[in-house]
Amino acid sequence: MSVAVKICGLSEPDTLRAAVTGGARYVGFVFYPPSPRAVAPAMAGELARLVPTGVRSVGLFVDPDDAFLEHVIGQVPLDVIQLHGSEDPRRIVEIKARYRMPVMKAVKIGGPDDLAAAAELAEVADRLLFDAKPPSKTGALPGGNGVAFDWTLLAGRRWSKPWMLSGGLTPENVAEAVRVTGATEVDVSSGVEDRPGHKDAALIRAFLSSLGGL
Ligand SMILES: O=C(O)c1ccccc1N[C@@H]1O[C@H](COP(=O)(O)O)[C@@H](O)[C@H]1O
Repeated sequence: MSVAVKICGLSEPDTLRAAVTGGARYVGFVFYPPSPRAVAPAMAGELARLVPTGVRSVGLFVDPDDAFLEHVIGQVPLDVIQLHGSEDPRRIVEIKARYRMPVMKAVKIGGPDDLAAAAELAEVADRLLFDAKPPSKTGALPGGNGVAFDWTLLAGRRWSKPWMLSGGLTPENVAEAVRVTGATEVDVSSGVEDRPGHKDAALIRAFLSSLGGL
C-alpha cells in the first residue's frame, strides 16, 4: 500500500518543485485571504501550470460564493475543489454541479460526536478530509493550525467515499498517524513550514520520504 500525499499551501515555484519531484500526488493552493498561505489566483495559475500530469492541483476555499469561485477558477487550472468551511450538503451539490469538478469536504474532529457528520457529507462529496477542530481562541483559522486530533477515532472506521487525513501532521508523526488510522492519503501544511505560511523544501522532502516505505 502506498500513501498518497497532498502538500497544501504552496505559493512558490521552488517548494512546488520539491513537492512534485519528491512524489506528492496532490498540491494545494489556499484561496482564503486571512490565511498566511493565501496565494493570489494569478500566481497560483502560474504554479499550477508547472504541475506535471498525474499530480492533482487542489484549490482550498472556505465558504466561497460563486463570484469568488469563478474569479479563481478562471485563472487557475484546478482538478479538485477543497471546501474547508461550513458548507452544507446542499451547497456541496450546487458547487459540484456548477463547476463540474470533484469536491473534497473537510470534516472537523474534536471528539467522537463529530464523526456523525462524515456519513452525511460522504453522500454528496467525492472525498472527505478529516482535520482537527480549530482551537477556540480568537483569530484561529478554520484549518491549517498544525493541530492533531485523536487518531484512534478513525481506527477501523469506513466511509462510502475515499478520505484523507490531516491536522498537525509532521515528518516525525505521519508514519504513526497512518499506522493508527489506516489512512491511504494524507495532507500537510504547517508541518512542512519553517515559519507560519512559508513552506520549506527540506521539510517537504523529509515528510515525503518518511512515508517512503509505506
Ligand atoms: O492552510 C491554511 O491556511 C488553511 C486555511 C483555512 C482552512 C484550511 C487550511 N488548511 C488545511 O488545514 C488542514 C490542516 O493543516 P495543518 O497541516 O494542520 O497545518 C490541511 O488539510 C490544510 O489543507
